[in-house]
Amino acid sequence: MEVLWTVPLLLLIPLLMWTSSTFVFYFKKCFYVAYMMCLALLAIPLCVLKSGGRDVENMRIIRSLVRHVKYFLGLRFEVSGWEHLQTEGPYVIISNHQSSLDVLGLMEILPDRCTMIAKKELVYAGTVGLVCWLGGIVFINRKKTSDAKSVMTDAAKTMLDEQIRLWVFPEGTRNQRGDLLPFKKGAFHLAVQAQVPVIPIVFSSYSNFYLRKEKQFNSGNSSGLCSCFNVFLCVRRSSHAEVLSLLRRHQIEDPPKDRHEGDDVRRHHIPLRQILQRDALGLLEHLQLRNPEQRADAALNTNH
Ligand SMILES: CCCCCCCCCCCCCCC(=O)SCCNC(=O)CCNC(=O)[C@H](O)C(C)(C)COP(=O)(O)OP(=O)(O)OC[C@H]1O[C@@H](n2cnc3c(N)ncnc32)[C@H](O)[C@@H]1OP(=O)(O)O
Ligand SMILES: CCCCCCCC/C=C\CCCCCCCC(=O)OC[C@@H](O)COP(=O)(O)O
Repeated sequence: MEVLWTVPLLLLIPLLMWTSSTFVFYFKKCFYVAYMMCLALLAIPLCVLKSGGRDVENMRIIRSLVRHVKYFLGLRFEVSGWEHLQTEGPYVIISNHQSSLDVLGLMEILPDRCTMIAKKELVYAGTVGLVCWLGGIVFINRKKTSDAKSVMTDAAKTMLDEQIRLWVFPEGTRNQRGDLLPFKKGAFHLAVQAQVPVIPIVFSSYSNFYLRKEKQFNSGNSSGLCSCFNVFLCVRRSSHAEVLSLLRRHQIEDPPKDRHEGDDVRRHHIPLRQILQRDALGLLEHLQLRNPEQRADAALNTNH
């Protein structure tokens, strides 16, 4: 009797997939979350066996478990500027943040000994939360700036002591409007405090296959010529020196003690937010990348 009910239900799923794009959106999102939760369940014992607990080295396991997930969602990643990630020692990576799908691109190119800064709520996300903790993710309380600042100051020390790289989403939240939100300053403080380079990475826009508000998550195009969507990841040349000198000029560090009020530090004062936005414009132009034809241009712009 129960079998009789199951058959129409099973037929209903392909029917809805075929007729309703909203159903496809929720189906794919639910699949993504559920599948990541299952992978995390697998990752937990592997991480504990490998490192005995919380350790950035666990990111290698997480990375290798997550890399195939893109095939289920019809996504492929094309990367330009890999070589910039070969920089020795610790650095801070900054990138735009459109969706939780960013995790797939992130895992595609995640360098060794690299972990992330994330909102503290993520640690409560079941098995995924536990895996994030095991992978050494640094959790911050966005509602309490003073706490977040001190966690990030500790992270700057850890970066140097343990040769760790940190990936920060400086917009501080997801944004799919096709532009960048004003950057939070923590990533830049981190780089100044640890005196390490900043490496910007740009994810091209997801808007041709994924629109959160409109509940669209497409599967390839109908011609059958292309069954997947490409996301371009542009790793840009490190703007370390530039960022550090800008931040120094704008008093992100305490000015040296022998400086008096009114000398050059004050004369050069421009609001930091304005500077960060100006720096962000370089990233912004890469957000416009939507199709393969623009790829060659992008690679050229990135590598010069
Ligand atoms: C097998 C399956 C496994 C699956 C595993 C999946 C793993 C993948 C995980 C991926 C994780 C992705 C998570 C993404 C996120 O969670 S995004 C949200 C969290 N991220 C952020 O918020 C970005 C970092 N935030 C910051 O850097 C902020 O600056 C913050 C520190 C939080 C403070 O924010 P806020 O107060 O809102 O704004 P400001 O930036 O303007 O800062 C206020 C003033 O504080 C000064 N400041 C900031 N940081 C520092 C610092 N470190 N040291 C000293 N001072 C600091 C800043 O300059 C401002 O002061 P002034 O205005 O300059 O006087
Ligand atoms: C309180 C729960 C936190 C959400 C966790 C959902 C559970 C997800 C489970 C599997 C999905 C794969 C791993 C995804 C990790 C993505 C983290 C993420 O993208 O968090 C959003 C955060 O950057 C910004 O949050 P808001 O845009 O401010 O909101």
